[in-house]
Amino acid sequence: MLATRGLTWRIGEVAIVDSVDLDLAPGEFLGVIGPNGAGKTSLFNLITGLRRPTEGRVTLDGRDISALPPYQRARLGLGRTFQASSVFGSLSVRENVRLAVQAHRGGSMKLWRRAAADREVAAAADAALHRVGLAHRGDALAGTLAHGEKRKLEIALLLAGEPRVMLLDEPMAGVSAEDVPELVQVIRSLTGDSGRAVLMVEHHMDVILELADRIAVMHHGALLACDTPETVMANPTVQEAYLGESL
Ligand SMILES: Nc1ncnc2c1ncn2[C@@H]1O[C@H](COP(=O)(O)OP(=O)(O)OP(=O)(O)O)[C@@H](O)[C@H]1O
Repeated sequence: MLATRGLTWRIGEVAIVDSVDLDLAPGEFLGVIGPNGAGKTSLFNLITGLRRPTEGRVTLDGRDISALPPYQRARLGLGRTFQASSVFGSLSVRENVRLAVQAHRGGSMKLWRRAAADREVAAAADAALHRVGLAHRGDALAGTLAHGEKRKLEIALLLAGEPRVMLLDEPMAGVSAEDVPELVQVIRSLTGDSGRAVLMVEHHMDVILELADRIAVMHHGALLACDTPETVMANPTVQEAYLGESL
């Protein structure tokens, strides 16, 4: 579904991302881990098009998307969690998701009668809120949400774009320990039988181990290992890379 081949991003002589070959199958959940500064976010930036690789390519369903800007990759089904800045704090949670649905459906909505289009948008937004367990907070101002709820809203905004591949960059960041299990359930439901694939960077190893079908380990920009959680955890090279850091 999604693949990278020889994906490399250099700044001067330093390879921040170094010849990474990754494959993500439909319905698969791939966790990406690695010590601080290993290049995980940079890898995401290359995949979503925020950065252009120095070498190598990214393909989606076999099509080379390396030269496409982020919005075109998003249209093809590649979605990344919105940064907190793209949430309108003074609008309600429901209005935020409606705007995201509208933005995604854009041109095609023009063919609809206004009232029917509004109903369609409202239904899609409510479905996304329901998926992430935020239906009861639809009327709350987005700026008043707790951290865990904000993360759920970001996932709902992403779902509004109907992505086939979702990239989640540290979805547990800032979430309090008691909110983690519920968010894990929401994230688990993103793959399921939909065929949607998820690529997730996360520092919480317990979360990665609970969710991931396979784990990719990055170190100094390169892919150290990519295998089942059991095999990766037993890999001595991986353990060595993490010396001095908690796995
Ligand atoms: N625009 C840039 N200019 C210079 N160096 C950069 C740039 N972006 C990233 N780097 C460097 O590249 C390395 C990898 O950064 P990156 O943020 O991709 O790592 P990471 O694995 O996501 O780290 P963390 O786990 O701390 O978020 C770091 O040493 C970082 O300082």
